[in-house]
Amino acid sequence: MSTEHPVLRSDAPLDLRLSDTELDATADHLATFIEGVIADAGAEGAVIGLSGGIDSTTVAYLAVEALGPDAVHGLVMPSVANSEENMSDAEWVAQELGIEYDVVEIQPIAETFFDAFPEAADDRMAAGNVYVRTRAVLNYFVANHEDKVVLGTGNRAEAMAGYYTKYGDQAVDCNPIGNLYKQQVRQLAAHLGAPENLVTKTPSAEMWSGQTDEEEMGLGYDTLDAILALHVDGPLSKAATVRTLDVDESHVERVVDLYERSAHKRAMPPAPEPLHR
Ligand SMILES: Nc1ncnc2c1ncn2[C@@H]1O[C@H](COP(=O)(O)OP(=O)(O)OC[C@H]2O[C@@H]([n+]3cccc(C(=O)O)c3)[C@H](O)[C@@H]2O)[C@@H](O)[C@H]1O
Ligand SMILES: Nc1ncnc2c1ncn2[C@@H]1O[C@H](COP(=O)(O)OP(=O)(O)OP(=O)(O)O)[C@@H](O)[C@H]1O
Ligand SMILES: [Mg+2]
Repeated sequence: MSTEHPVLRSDAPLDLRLSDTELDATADHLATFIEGVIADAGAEGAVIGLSGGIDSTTVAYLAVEALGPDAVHGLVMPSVANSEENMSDAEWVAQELGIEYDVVEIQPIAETFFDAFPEAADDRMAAGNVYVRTRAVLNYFVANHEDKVVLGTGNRAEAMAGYYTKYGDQAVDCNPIGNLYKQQVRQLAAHLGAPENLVTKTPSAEMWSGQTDEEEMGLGYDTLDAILALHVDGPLSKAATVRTLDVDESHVERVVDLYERSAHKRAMPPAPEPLHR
């Protein structure tokens, strides 16, 4: 398969695309990783939440490469915030890959939480996080019952920016694409055979209608990827990053702020040092 996918002729400020050889090796490496996690856990397979977005689509393709379709169970879990297009794309992915899947409407479950605290129900962030955490409970319900592991779909850009719900979509057993920047995830998805409409889709958490990742974070993934790669993960100073990428200094500061403010999400919950041993 070719990387000469039209959307991947990147005009990103930093071209992080992998070569065809690197993509082949990456697909093998990530499939081997998934296989290893399942073997180490002594598990029977994997559960994955399917959103119709490119991150879960990529992990689903990798899981089938690693384990075969019979060992993968997809969960499509619509709330009122999900578009019909995304939910039908999620089902399409499961059907295309030949994996077992269920559609579980989470709105009634979430409404039970909202009824318990009606004053919080109109807070779209608090309520959106309820949708996300409800899906985590369902993923683990099925995984426990079927002796499977829960596959995460977080990528490196989300992880470093803290752009996920603590104990929500990050409540998983492993993150196969956790070290790929977003543009590399899109590229790998195309390489694995995902269709263009999924590869190019606008990323959204769909915690409320119309939400988009890039609008909420205040910058595009291509810029986020580039600043992370050069400055936060890499050795370049703020000034050198601004010069190299020809981006506004405020973008670099924004990324550093997202990274620093989300440190608590990448660490164990802190406890005081023991006073007496
Ligand atoms: N320094 C610190 N030490 C310990 N805890 C700290 C803390 N700072 C905040 N906290 C606590 O962290 C909690 C807030 O974190 P959290 O509950 O995660 O909520 P929060 O980070 O406020 O919101 C989640 C963010 O992730 C985005 N998201 C979520 C899910 C999926 C996707 C997607 O891309 O699909 C994106 C969502 O749009 C939103 O921007 C609060 O309890 C807060 O008090
Ligand atoms: N409606 C849903 N049903 C099932 N799983 C979901 C749903 N919404 C979100 N998820 C799970 O939460 C994960 C995090 O969502 P996120 O939006 O970051 O990824 P994505 O939708 O796969 O890709 P993108 O970031 O491009 O939208 C998804 O990959 C998926 O595993
Ligand atoms: Mg999404």
